Amino acid sequence: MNITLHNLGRRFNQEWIFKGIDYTFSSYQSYAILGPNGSGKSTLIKVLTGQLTPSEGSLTFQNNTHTIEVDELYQHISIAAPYIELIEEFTLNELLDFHFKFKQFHPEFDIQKILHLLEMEKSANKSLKFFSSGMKQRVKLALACCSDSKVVFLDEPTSNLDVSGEKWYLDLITATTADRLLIIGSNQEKEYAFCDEKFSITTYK
Ligand SMILES: Nc1ncnc2c1ncn2[C@@H]1O[C@H](COP(=O)(O)OP(=O)(O)OP(=O)(O)O)[C@@H](O)[C@H]1O
Repeated sequence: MNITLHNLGRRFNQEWIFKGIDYTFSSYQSYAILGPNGSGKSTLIKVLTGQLTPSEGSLTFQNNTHTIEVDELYQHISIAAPYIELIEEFTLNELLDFHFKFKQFHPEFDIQKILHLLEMEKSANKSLKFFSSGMKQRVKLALACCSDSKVVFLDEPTSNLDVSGEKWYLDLITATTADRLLIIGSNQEKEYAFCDEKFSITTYK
């Protein structure tokens, strides 16, 4: 899928967070959205994923020759971000069952393979509310990357991960995102060093 931004801007009240963005995020490429704390990375990702509307300009989502409307977008994307909460009353098994009622599996995965990938077979019947923050972050990343979506958005992907979790994240990216559009919001190079393109939000202040 290609996502094309036409003179895109977003403000909160009187404050422009970014404006005048003309840019295309192209199929099969990986992009890092870069900028310091508070610069607007998450805001841009929320606009790109239809969680926020633009204040000016527009976006088009093009899958081959087919234009996707913003209300259909959720069928084509997956997201892991600090502001996307897990349903903590569910056990891990229940959460995976629930999630994959709405999403298809990435061709390489099923529930057992995801539990194995997460190294959480023994926690499958434990409620998410009892998971550590690093375990929850792994679950968020696995749900996003192991769904069969054209576009994967990851905002601050290694937050709460330790050094072995960071390596696990990089292995997950290699295993699941080669043939998709990948967009990462980050200000830590270890999270995005492998990306094809770097997009600096401060250019559009
Ligand atoms: N709902 C909102 N209402 C008002 N202002 C907001 C809202 N959401 C974000 N902002 C403001 O927009 C600016 C950009 O915030 P955003 O979270 O997009 O930055 P970020 O680059 O993702 O930051 P970080 O690296 O700290 O996660 C900040 O000044 C923030 O206070």
